[in-house]
Amino acid sequence: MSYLNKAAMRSKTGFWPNNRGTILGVAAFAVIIAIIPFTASSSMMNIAVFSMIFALPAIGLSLLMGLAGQVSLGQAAFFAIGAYTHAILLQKFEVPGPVAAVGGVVAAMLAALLIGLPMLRLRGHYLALATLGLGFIVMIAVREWEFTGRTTGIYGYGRPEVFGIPIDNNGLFFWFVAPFVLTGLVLALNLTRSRAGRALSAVNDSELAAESLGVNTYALRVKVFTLSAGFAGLGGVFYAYQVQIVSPQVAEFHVSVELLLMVVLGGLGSVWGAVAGAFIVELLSEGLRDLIPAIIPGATGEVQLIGYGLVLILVIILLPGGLYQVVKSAWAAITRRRADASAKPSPATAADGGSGDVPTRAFGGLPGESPAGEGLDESTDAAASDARIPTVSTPVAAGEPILEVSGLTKRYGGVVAVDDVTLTVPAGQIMGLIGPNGAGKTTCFNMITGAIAPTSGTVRFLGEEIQGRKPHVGAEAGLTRTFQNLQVFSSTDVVGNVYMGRYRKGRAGILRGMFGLQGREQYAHEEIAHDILDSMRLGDVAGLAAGDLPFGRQRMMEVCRALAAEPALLLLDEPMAGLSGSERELLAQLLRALRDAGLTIVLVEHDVAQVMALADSVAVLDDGVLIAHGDPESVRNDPAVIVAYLGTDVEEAEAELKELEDQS
Ligand SMILES: Nc1ncnc2c1ncn2[C@@H]1O[C@H](COP(=O)(O)OP(=O)(O)OP(=O)(O)O)[C@@H](O)[C@H]1O
Repeated sequence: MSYLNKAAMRSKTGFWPNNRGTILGVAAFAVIIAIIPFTASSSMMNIAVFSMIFALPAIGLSLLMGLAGQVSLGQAAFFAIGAYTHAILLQKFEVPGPVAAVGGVVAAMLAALLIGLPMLRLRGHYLALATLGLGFIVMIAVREWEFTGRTTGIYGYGRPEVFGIPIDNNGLFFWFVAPFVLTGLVLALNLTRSRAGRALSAVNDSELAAESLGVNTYALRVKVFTLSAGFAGLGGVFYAYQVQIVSPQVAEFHVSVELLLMVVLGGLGSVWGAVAGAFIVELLSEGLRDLIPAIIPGATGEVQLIGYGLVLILVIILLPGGLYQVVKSAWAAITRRRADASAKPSPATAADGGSGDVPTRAFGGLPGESPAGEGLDESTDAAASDARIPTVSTPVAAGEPILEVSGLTKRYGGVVAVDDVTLTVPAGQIMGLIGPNGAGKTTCFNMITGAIAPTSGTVRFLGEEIQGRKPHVGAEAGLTRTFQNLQVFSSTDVVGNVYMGRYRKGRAGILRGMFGLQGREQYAHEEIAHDILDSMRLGDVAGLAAGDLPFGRQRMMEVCRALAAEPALLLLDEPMAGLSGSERELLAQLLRALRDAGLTIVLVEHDVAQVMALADSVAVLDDGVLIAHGDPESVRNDPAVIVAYLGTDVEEAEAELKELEDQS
């Protein structure tokens, strides 16, 4: 089933996570927190306090790495900025504790924002290296700067007080930190399920597809990077209070490694895992502190890093999904066993041949087929007429230009993939874009949608020039596409994919997501996603992992995802490839119905017969050059097309055309 708990979505909006299991988990964690100070020894209490402190930056890092897929090796830098700012505000400026704490968090977030703006344009390993460099810069800066106390650091500020009670022992300090960790946990959990969180996961799966649905990936990454630094800064604030001296040690590389280990050990992408990882790594750290000098006499400090390194390597090799994966697999095994037990046929159903009620959705039930089965049953009536047609937007009157491409050219070194193409697409029509392999069709799509920048030429969508701009710009305005090479969001289910198509119609941002104030909006979008899947007979597979669908159905799902965006212009790149006969027919009917509803469609397709039957006009590319453009009949009989597209022998080509015509 979908990871959105639909029933909960209906009834719940607000701060608390909208999933019963999560609420129970948070409640259990709160009970454990309440009990620990009564039961733990003093050394365990010390470990517990540091675990809570480090759980905060670990949660932040888990959002950044697991959700946004950004590797950071410099989380300690923001932890240190939070700790130093807090200590300096308390000691040098004598501001009240809460103000100093807010100052620490804000300073960490501001630093992340300033650094993230240029740095988050980097990808993959480059970002990891840049954050590593940032960690070293902060460490050296605080060590060399008089203001930060050089190697001695900042000390001599007081302990926190709550209602006049000094928080001066580990038990009290543990309870002092706990509400912040619990709140941070709930906010982070809410975020992972929110519109923004799901967009981040989608970016992780396919940045191109997410951008093409209107996700501004760069802005979202900057926001999560800043948020992640806020968590680190808050951890730094508590660290400064607990340790009572902030020295350059706090910014050292091993702190970033520890945080990384917490997140990887707990399981990338799991906020719970990050919290569990914090406790385990703190225990491990204590263990290594005793173990390493026993193995290597006289070894201290840096040598401990070897232990962390070894554990990190072992986890990555043996347990790449971390603890989260272990728990998830164990839980799946338990629920499967339970389901198997309850699915055993009762004597009554066994006696009548086991023909119990098989629930089917209005459109989807495919008799005798597994939900993910290959294609539609050929015998099933392909008529889509009783399906609800997805809503389309019609910003310009039918026949008016919606897309104007002028002098569009793309060169790759000596290869001219697209050569000076000028085209106008009128609203409310289907235009076929055909041509032999390598003619430049996909390159054209990529330039129109912003996936690649043209070498020269302009692309006007709804009168606005969009060439060279990121895909989300066109997508926000109503230009959506599908891909020749499928771009599936494999971390979610089928309805989760189509839900992402609704991104441009949603409004909730990161803050609303964190505070759980978007449940209704999210639920409404998911309902629409279900309707669209039903209309394409994918209702039965809505809850399956998208990556488990057969190829043809993944392609249909991509079309559903694009339609969910309620586009004004839909660019379909070989949507029929890999579809069964009845799926093709269903898709063709849907496209006609959408066109009749006012949607403009540009269709790249190798199935020429389908294009000729569907399109109002056809453009033909050959070797990057637009060689013909007109109504299907004139294009079909254009000698240049016959020669270029179907072969050099005109008579043979005409015979093939005739055959295609008969087929259509
Ligand atoms: N990144 C690239 N670098 C170099 N050449 C490229 C690149 N992308 C495309 N090309 C070349 O540009 C030309 C057009 O490719 P494109 O994929 O747009 O054609 P197409 O009409 O979509 O082909 P097909 O129908 O086979 O998908 C081809 O010669 C291709 O090799």
